[in-house]
Amino acid sequence: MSAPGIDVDPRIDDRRKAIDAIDDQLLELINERLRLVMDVGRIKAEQGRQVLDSSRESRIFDRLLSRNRGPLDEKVLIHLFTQIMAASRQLQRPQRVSFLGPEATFTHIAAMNHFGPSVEYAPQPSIRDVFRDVEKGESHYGLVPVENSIEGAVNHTLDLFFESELKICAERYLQISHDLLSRAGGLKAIRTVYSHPQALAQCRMWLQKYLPDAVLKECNSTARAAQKAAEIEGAAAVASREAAQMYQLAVVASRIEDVARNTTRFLVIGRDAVHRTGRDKTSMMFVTSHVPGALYKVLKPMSDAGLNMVKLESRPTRHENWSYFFFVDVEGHIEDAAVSETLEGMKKLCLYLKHLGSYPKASEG
Ligand SMILES: C=C(O[C@@H]1C=C(C(=O)O)C=C[C@H]1O)C(=O)O
Repeated sequence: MSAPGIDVDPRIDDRRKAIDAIDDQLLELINERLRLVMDVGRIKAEQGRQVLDSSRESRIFDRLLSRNRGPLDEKVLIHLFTQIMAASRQLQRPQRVSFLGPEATFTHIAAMNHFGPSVEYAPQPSIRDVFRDVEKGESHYGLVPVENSIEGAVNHTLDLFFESELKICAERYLQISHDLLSRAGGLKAIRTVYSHPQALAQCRMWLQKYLPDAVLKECNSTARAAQKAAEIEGAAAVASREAAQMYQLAVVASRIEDVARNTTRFLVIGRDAVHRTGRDKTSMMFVTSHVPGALYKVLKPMSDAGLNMVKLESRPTRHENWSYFFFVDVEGHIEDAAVSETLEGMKKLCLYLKHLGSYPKASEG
């Protein structure tokens, strides 16, 4: 690129300065427009009105087209203002967060802790649906469980990262405590206990001791189990205290997990990358070649660069027997030269490597 005024015609130079000044004004005007749009959005929210007002938008187009004296082409005018109005509507819409539902799952509680009360929450029937909703732009973010301190990785979540282009935007820890919930409120009447397989596993000893004859039945989520307990005579659920409130169940016993300090780590997934904060984590997945020492060779650049690896997990690729995806978390951000250079170096040493995201490190709190 040439420096201004060196080999460019001065007449071009003059006009480029004027163009820059106009771009500055356009930028300021667009932001001023967006500030007004946000005011309109707040008023609409107060009145419970929807964001899109197609008749207002078509009146805007009619007015602008009738005022346009060119040389701006009409099609281009429509395209430009379509984009501006789409951005405006997006700003007015409260952020939508999809999570593994139904309501009152631990994922829902983690989502509410992370995003607070002013976003719209959208429960999804499966982790795959959470990914799909964010990929399609239906939601800004998704929240999925990724590992539990007792049960280990949530394999389904790890597997979905292979197919998805979404990035990890944040992590969130939640201390998990299970209660036994039922309509009846006593142990005697309970014949069936419903819950998510991980929750049943986490309370195995307690259930064996206090409900040795009960049939354990697996559900997709602890909240679904609470729904079942509310519907079925003689049924109980292992679920959160929040689920008891939501499904009007009595807490028969609380904190029934076999091991205290049961914590689940959740990931916030989204379409946009997150900038460096200085206290970050970077996640990646890779596949090594099927030769002795391959994993060691791929990991070596990390120790050479002094990067602190905080997690290593493997999953079968399912394309070929005994070949694995490795999931690695290191401290640092992809915007740190040490991290980006190390990833570039590792890419050359394995068959496939994907950066899954760099995001602020959360405390287990
Ligand atoms: C800002 C508004 O909300 C939306 C955005 C519009 C815009 O960007 O001009 C117009 C109509 C609505 O679809 C509004 O209703 O005025």
